[in-house]
Parts: sequence; C-alpha cells; structure tokens
Amino acid sequence: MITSWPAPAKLNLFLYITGRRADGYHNLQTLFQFLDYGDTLHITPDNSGCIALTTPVEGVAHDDNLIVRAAQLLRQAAQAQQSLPADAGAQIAIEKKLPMGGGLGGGSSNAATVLVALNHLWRTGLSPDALAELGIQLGADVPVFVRGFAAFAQGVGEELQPADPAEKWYLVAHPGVSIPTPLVFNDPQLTRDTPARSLEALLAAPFYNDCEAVVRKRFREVDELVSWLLEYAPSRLTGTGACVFAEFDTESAARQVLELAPKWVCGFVARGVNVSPLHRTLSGL
Ligand SMILES: C[C@@](CO)(OP(=O)(O)O)[C@H](O)COP(=O)(O)OP(=O)(O)OC[C@H]1O[C@@H](n2ccc(N)nc2=O)[C@H](O)[C@@H]1O
Ligand SMILES: Nc1ncnc2c1ncn2[C@@H]1O[C@H](COP(=O)(O)OP(=O)(O)O)[C@@H](O)[C@H]1O
Repeated sequence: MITSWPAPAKLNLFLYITGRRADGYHNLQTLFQFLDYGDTLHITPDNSGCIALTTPVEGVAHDDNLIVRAAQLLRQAAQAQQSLPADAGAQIAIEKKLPMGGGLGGGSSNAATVLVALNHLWRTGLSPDALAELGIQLGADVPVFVRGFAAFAQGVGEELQPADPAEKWYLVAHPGVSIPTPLVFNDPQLTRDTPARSLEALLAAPFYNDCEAVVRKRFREVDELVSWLLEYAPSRLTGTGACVFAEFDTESAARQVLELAPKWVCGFVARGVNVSPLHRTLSGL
C-alpha cells in the first residue's frame, strides 16, 4: 500500500483577467503547469471514524486545514452514496515544503492529493469528474490538481483544456512576503478587462500575468526580485504571488543563477511537468 503521496506545486505560465462576475469572482485565462517539486503527504487509512492531521500547519487551525476539509468532504460524499462504512477514518501527516500564500497552489494541491489518494485507499470509486466537483468547493485551483494534466483554464479555473507547454527548468524564488489572494483581486488598480483570446493566440504572444503590476506596486520585495531575475532570464509572477519564476532550458543554467541570488531570496530549482507527479504515483500502482 502506497502511503507517501506527492502534492506538487503549480505555476501559472500566463494569467489574464478577462472580467468580473456578478458574485465578485474574476474570470481568468491561465495556463497551469506542475513542478516536480512540492509537499509530501503520508496517508494511513484506518477504522477510527476520525480524520486526523498529525502534523500541524503553522497558522492554520486543524479543522480549517484544506487537508482535513478535503478528507471530510470525500467521506461525506462517499457515505451519502453508501460506498464507505461509517467507521472509515485516516491519519495524515504532511512534509511541507511549499510556502503558503506563494502562488504555488500548495493548499489546493494538498487538498487534491487527499481527494485522489483517499479515493484510492478507501476504494470509494468516485470518478475524476466527481472528485473535481468536490475540489472546486475547496478552492479554484483544486480541480487542475485533481485532473493532473497541464491545462489552459478559463472561468474561475474550473473549465480545463489539456495543454502541452514546453517543460522548462525554473528557478522559483520567494521574496519573503505572503500575499493573500483577495488582497490582489480587491485592488482597484488591477487590470480586469484583458480581452479574451483563443489558446492559439495566447501561446503565440509573450506570456504575462495581469496581477504582476499591482503586486509589484504594493510589494517592494516582489518588484526587486522580478527586476533582479529579469537580468538573467524571462521572469514573472505566479498566480497572485508572492513567488516569481525565471525560465531556463537547462537545470544547470537555473542553478547558476540561484547561486548568485541575494541573501534575502529563498529559492529552488524544479522542472515543469505536464503530468502531475501525483498521477505518476497513481499510475505506478
Ligand atoms: C488566481 C489564482 C491562480 O492560480 O491565484 P493563486 O491563489 O494561485 O495565487 C487562483 O485561481 C486563486 O485560487 P484560490 O486561491 O483557490 O482562490 P479562492 O480561495 O477560491 O479565492 C480567494 C478570493 O480571491 C478572489 N478571487 C479568487 C479567484 C478568482 N478567479 N477571482 C477572485 O476574485 C475572491 O475574492 C475569493 O474570495
Ligand atoms: N494544507 C494547507 N497548506 C497551505 N495552506 C493552507 C492549507 N490549508 C489551508 N490553507 C490556507 O490557504 C491559504 C493559501 O495557501 P496556498 O494554497 O499555499 O497559497 P496560494 O493559493 O497563494 O498558492 C493559506 O494562507 C492558508 O491560510
């Protein structure tokens, strides 16, 4: 039985905001790719009837943790269709590597890994569609992690179309600040009227992130980091930040720049992958 499950990071290779819905959420056009780097979850199913996260995540209460919420949501859905006994439970531990509020989708990826792994371990038999539908209740980025393929996303992230961007090497750098997603979406100066384009047109144009201008304006640390990385390679913000990524053709080129990084920059080098490491684990079972 597999007990270690990857929860990879994602990058938004581009991100455009094409409008605002009546409920305040923003319509996006974004290209998601996974990294072969992320958190690891250790999941042991049991008959305790309890879901327990045994390694607290700093700043997040146990019952608010997306790991616990995902397990409870799956248990509820499976029990409603009588495919899981009432005493089904699980013990979950996390090795957290991804910064929180970093734009790398760590919390969403943790939730997706729990849904996919427990669906397997509990033998609940929910379809990928059903798991993605549970996922969207937890966060806009959960479905892409549940599906496990690089994707062009529209709507608020739920309309996914498989994509095959180049699998580059990335230097991902964290400027040491955490940026809450709502802060960016509520900024009056945010560009929220970029015309929607076809994927073909978007792939042919230079990639950009519409959140970058307001984030650089509000956070001097991000601004300095982007300016520094741009001296070496094409670089931009992922998601609503705070992380920034620079793209390279080789691992060694990315590592050379990481070695030059100023002391205040935390970073890692990882490869972009179009199939999620989570799904590689699943298909290797
Ligand atoms: C924009 C992305 C791109 O990947 O940013 P990151 O969070 O990864 O940085 C995500 O889709 C974010 O997804 P997620 O972080 O799950 O957002 P949620 O928790 O669902 O939303 C947090 C808040 O941000 C705003 N929000 C979020 C997504 C969206 N498309 N429009 C919005 O206006 C809403 O105010 C919402 O209440
Ligand atoms: N397991 C989890 N890991 C990370 N964050 C979590 C988790 N559960 C809940 N959260 C909450 O979700 C927020 C967003 O986290 P995260 O997904 O890592 O960032 P981002 O959406 O910027 O990529 C965190 O600030 C935290 O409050």
